[in-house]
Amino acid sequence: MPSCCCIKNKPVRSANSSWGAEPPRSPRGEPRPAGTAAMDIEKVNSMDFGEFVDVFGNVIERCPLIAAAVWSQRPFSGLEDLEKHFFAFIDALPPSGQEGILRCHPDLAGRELLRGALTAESLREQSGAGLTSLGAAERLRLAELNAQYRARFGFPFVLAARLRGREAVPRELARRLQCPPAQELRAALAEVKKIGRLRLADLLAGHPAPR
Ligand SMILES: NC(=O)N[C@H]1NC(=O)NC1=O
Repeated sequence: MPSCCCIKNKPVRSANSSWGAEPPRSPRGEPRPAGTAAMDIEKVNSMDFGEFVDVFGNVIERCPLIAAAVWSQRPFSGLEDLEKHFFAFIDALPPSGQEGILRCHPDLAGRELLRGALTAESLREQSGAGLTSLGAAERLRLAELNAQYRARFGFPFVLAARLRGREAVPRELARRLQCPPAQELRAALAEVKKIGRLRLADLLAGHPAPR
């Protein structure tokens, strides 16, 4: 894992620890990530560098460097503007950097899940998709497909699990295994952006997470 942009299991900032009995809900009614509170764009624009990276450092999985670069672009006019800066950073990277971002992602239903080493966001997405409760045969099938995919493309298979679900994961994996490498890099980066869009929408109040 490259050390320039990756963090291991970064704890989510505890911006609001007084939830009471019920955790806050996202615009789609899902619980917000543990330890985070919704905020508006004025609050985002008022953040100093450290706070911004703490809060947005895992919008792109284990790549806080991207949030660090995006902070310089403030003020942001809203969620879409903020998102645009995260995505522009990814698009401006050479393929080696884009592949590096993909390599910062844990496998779906992989070793890091079993070891309890996922980030809070990834765990929530994988468990929401039912990937934490697979039977042994399903887990084995996914492990085989993940290994084949990694051997073919040199980076892990990435899919926005929250938008799919457990049945779709092996199906999509088997399908994308057949794609040409350049097409597959584009497809994988599109999934990274979907994951980032959902994570950003969770963090900002009043913005329904797009599907
Ligand atoms: N491998 C992979 O797609 N991992 C990511 N997908 C997702 O929804 N959360 C993740 O961590």
